[in-house]
Amino acid sequence: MDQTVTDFARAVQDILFAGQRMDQRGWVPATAGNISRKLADGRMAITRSGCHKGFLQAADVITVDMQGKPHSPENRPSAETLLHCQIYRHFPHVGAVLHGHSVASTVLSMEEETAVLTLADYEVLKVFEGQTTHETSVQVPLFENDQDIARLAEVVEPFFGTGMPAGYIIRGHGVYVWGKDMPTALARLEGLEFLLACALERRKLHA
Ligand SMILES: CSC[C@@H](O)[C@@H](O)C(=O)COP(=O)(O)O
Ligand SMILES: [Zn+2]
Repeated sequence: MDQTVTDFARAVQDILFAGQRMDQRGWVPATAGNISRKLADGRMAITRSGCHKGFLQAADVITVDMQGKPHSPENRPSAETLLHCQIYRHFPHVGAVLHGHSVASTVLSMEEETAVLTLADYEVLKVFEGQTTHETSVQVPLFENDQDIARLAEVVEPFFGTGMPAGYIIRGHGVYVWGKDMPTALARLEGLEFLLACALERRKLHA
């Protein structure tokens, strides 16, 4: 079978699986979230806008170029496609990008007054790139929400130079994480969501 067709078929499977997993964990309520996977030919497969990520069908996954332009003009990709393009542009080794709207990321990012969430001393920090011990801290940048995604991307842009090992959070909205492939991106999301849930519990205990 044609390589491009096989690669796209695998990407569709990856995206459907990720959507179901994120839905099971309560990270993509209603039609929230978006999911993409880089294709071997340099384009990306991404979720169509407005689909429930737990009930994705193969037809809900479409292809766009790295500027976010759909292969077929009648296909409307995720409203947040430009944020995926930006991550692939900055990190050539990245093969999958995930965006979810968990309770913990939404609440903590609205409550935190500084521009970062600091996660420190947790064993699970080791799920992030370059982390080998719990005796460390990881800073997750927080950005103001904006319905103008091109403008939001401009605000996020300078932070890519800082590495951002765990991804970033848009306030009152949700997280963006990525990985070299879909299993790695899912493991990072699971790790980050676990840490955010711990941080939220600790804030409640100490309130
Ligand atoms: C349920 S509203 C969520 C949307 O506004 C958006 O933030 C989102 O994550 C999904 O948008 P989509 O265009 O389906 O990729
Ligand atoms: Zn969103």
